Amino acid sequence: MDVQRVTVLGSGSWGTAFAKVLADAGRDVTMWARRREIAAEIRDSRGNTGYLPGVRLPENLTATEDAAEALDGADAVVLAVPSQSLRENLTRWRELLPAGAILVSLAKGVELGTLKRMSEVIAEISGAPEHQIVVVSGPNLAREIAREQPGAAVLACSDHERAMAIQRATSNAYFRPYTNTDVVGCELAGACKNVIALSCGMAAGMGFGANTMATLITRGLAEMARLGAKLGADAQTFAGLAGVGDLVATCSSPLSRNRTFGERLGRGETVEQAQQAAGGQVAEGVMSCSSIRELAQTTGVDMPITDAMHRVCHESLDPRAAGAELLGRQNKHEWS
Ligand SMILES: NC(=O)c1ccc[n+]([C@@H]2O[C@H](COP(=O)([O-])OP(=O)(O)OC[C@H]3O[C@@H](n4cnc5c(N)ncnc54)[C@H](O)[C@@H]3O)[C@@H](O)[C@H]2O)c1
Ligand SMILES: O=P(O)(O)OC[C@H](O)CO
Repeated sequence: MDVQRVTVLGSGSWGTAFAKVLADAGRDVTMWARRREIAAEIRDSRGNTGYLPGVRLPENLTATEDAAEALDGADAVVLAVPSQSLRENLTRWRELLPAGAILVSLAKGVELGTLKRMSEVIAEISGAPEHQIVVVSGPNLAREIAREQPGAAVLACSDHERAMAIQRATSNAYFRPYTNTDVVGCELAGACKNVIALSCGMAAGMGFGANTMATLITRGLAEMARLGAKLGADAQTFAGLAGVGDLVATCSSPLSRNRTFGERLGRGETVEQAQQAAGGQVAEGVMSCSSIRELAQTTGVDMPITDAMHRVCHESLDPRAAGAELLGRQNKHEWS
């Protein structure tokens, strides 16, 4: 199975950085951009300054605002739009998807309302079988990868051949992708860690230090892993790149949009102010805290940090009151 021609649908931070990873691995890449001027900048000036300032894009990467043109003849199609917009976007693209193309999901979220993981949304809308869908997860802050800082990722697919095809298409001097067959675990970990990063940012915004961060990261991991166990994920995934790896990167980096969003709330800004400051870029945890909380409630899993983040973001709970509530919960055994 050879993947040479790849289409990336979405030209935001990660879509652009991932397109560069593919191009630097020798693939011919065409990006689709919603805005004509971004497609023109990528094509003509080799940059996407709004999302990745200072990054020069390789010559074997081009862009268009025409989805049909972008998708023509693709061996693999990378879906690089925010989770809550994936259904709507994919519905417009589905007739254009080349038959048999591997569908690669970059989004980290759980859909509001349906509570579906992104690969489930992709399968439903595209009609593609699950073994044709590869999920990308791991500690992948777009700006670091675009600057060619060394990093790794997980490519999860029930079909090992397809995961390996995408592995070959993304391996380069600075990016090391691993395969994994635990699609459920990788997707849940990727979505949940954004919510925990919100909480870490919030703690930082309130002036708390390393002990508080480590506590939120560790107890966040515990609640993510509980949800994963309930939904059939492999426990090992949470100890890997998609779990603790992504959690540590996102919770500790000022480049994370989720952590930054939380930090603003912790400093006393409103959700609307934090949203405005994000300048149109999406902090997925703000919506996913609600869908993950509902998923936890419907499956009977205790996720107190996620619950607190939902109430801060959507029910006007004060971050300090949220912290006090988390500390005031009934004492228990670490692993109960
Ligand atoms: N940025 C990162 O470091 C990073 C790393 C790993 C995973 N991810 C995940 O990848 C997904 C995409 O992230 P990103 O960083 O490229 O996002 P982004 O906000 O930087 O870009 C989103 C892209 O989707 C397009 N788009 C299409 N429909 C949209 C809509 N309705 N609303 C908003 N944008 C729309 C935008 O035009 C833009 O090109 C997210 O789920 C994110 O969690 C991001
Ligand atoms: O900037 P964030 O918070 O969306 O996080 C980016 C990536 O998911 C990190 O792996």
